Amino acid sequence: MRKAVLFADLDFIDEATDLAFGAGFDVVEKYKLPKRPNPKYFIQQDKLFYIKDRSEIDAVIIFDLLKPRNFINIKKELINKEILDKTLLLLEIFALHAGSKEAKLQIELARMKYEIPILKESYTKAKITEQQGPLGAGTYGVESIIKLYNRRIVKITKDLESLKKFKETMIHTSRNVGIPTVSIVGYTNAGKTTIFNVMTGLSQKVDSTMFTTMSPKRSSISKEGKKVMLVDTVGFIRAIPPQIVDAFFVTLSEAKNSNFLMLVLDSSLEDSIMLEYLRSSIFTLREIGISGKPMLIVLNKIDKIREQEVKSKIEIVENVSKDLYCPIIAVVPVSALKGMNISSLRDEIFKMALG
Ligand SMILES: Nc1nc2c(ncn2[C@@H]2O[C@H](COP(=O)(O)OP(=O)(O)OP(=O)(O)O)[C@@H](O)[C@H]2O)c(=O)[nH]1
Repeated sequence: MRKAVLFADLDFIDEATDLAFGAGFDVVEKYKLPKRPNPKYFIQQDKLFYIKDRSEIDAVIIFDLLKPRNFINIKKELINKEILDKTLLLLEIFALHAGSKEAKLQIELARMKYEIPILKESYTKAKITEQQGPLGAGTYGVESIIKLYNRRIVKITKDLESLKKFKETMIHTSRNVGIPTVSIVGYTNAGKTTIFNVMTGLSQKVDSTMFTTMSPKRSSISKEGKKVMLVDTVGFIRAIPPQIVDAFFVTLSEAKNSNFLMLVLDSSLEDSIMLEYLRSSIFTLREIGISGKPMLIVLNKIDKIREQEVKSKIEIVENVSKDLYCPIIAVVPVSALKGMNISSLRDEIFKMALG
């Protein structure tokens, strides 16, 4: 795993650490973002210079939105390190979950559109340096990369257009063939991947080179000779930057192609927060056009709460969810980490998927 230093606001430090982990980074140090960003580097200058000499650090993740000039200034100091802001980190996560060609293209498009202003800024800087003397960096390299990007953007936009047309015709002809599919959806950190791993017997952690070529976030489980496919989808994420919302929705749209859903909630959250996540999860599903697919709600992390609380949480979730979504097949409490009640969950999945 690549080692990273993370900078985030206090409120977001845990979420950012989980997201970084999901993108294949081991966060070895965490710092609070400064109250007033440094105009040149965004982060604190002394911290940047401290990281500069640390050869074991592969990446710096700044969980906020950087300006092109911040990227360029930081990159100048941290030449051999990867620099990611919130947008680039999320795009990396989407890429790991993108199963369809459309999602892959949307993500590539969003990334290029995001990087072009950075390239343009570095082009302008290179030009200024060139005018100042013979030691200035050449503009040729940057200029040709920008041209390449623009050509690729035109090509991707065209490909996406034809994919859309193709999909429109497919909708009328396609039938659900093969084994039933259950998509695992839910907020980041609810425990989707842990559930996926415990159910499928896989314990894959993110390895980016592997995920770019195939989509191992799907695996089948079997019972009495019958099979069901489980799909671990990209988590719902709070406050997605608007430039990449399309890329997020299309990545999550994978859930649209499945027959059933499993919505995972973290039961150890306070009731009000857990219910807020439940509501906004269902609204997000609606936004991408998912409704009416039979759904199991999984209350995960019950090892962190008392038995009495488990009962009351099941009740609250049952009451609130039935007004928001139909059909909800069952609310199942589990602890994926401790392996609690996993066999009941398996039974419920097969009952839902195979009747
Ligand atoms: N105590 C406890 N912790 C759990 C349980 N399930 C998952 N976790 C922990 O919760 C954290 C998040 O788990 P993940 O499985 O990565 O969650 P996720 O929903 O896939 O998150 P993203 O990949 O970020 O979307 C990890 O630190 C897990 O070890 C559980 O049943 N009990």
